[in-house]
Amino acid sequence: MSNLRDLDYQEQLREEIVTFLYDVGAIRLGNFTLSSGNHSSFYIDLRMLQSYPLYFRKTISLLKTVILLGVGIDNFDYICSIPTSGTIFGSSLAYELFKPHIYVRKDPKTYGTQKKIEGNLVPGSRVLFIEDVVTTGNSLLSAVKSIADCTTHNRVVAIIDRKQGATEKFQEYNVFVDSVISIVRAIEILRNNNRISHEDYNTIKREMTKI
Ligand SMILES: O=P(O)(O)OC[C@H]1O[C@H](OP(=O)(O)OP(=O)(O)O)[C@H](O)[C@@H]1O
Ligand SMILES: O=C(O)c1cc(=O)[nH]c(=O)[nH]1
Repeated sequence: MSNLRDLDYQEQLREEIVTFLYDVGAIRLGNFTLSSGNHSSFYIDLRMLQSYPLYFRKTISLLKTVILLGVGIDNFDYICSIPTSGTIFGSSLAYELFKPHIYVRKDPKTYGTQKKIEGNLVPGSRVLFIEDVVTTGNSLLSAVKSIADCTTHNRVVAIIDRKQGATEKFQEYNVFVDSVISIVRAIEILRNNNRISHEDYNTIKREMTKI
């Protein structure tokens, strides 16, 4: 927490996390089908971070910084994770920040409680959504809509926004999307550290407006 306003330290963390993700195969180049059905030449698998405590903690630390400085601890009542990957990060953040946690299932449970919203959400609450990767923003939007009737002044913090249209989509719903690592910066880091070629760098950059 002593490094909260130290931008150089945060940039160093970003660089460490991004190169680490590439080195363990959590950022990959290839042919991938995305959750939206779209195709992509790269994939960011942040679920891998749960298996690496040091880098998981570095990521949580960056998320905390963005939340404390960009959102403000008193400006939200709940943390809501987007399953399943978002819950890895959202539940840890809620614990660290001493905030109540909920998550919104993609589909309601078909047995037991048959719930879609897990946890106890008090109507009228201000919710901070935590997502790992935002691409089209559809997964997030579905969760935002599911609890729209009982929430107000919602915010989103993602780890990586792939910059493929989600920010614009959320403006319409008056929801502001922040991210901890910009995809533009991530590919710059990978290029500067000789992880990807200039050609791959350009291919990824072109995708940001293509999908
Ligand atoms: O912005 P979008 O176009 O919706 O794509 C991003 C979503 O896709 C991934 O989830 P996925 O559907 O793979 O599910 P998972 O978290 O259960 O792995 C990711 O964790 C986001 O939730
Ligand atoms: O759009 C997706 O489904 C997606 C893209 C990505 O890079 N990483 C991920 O977990 N999901």
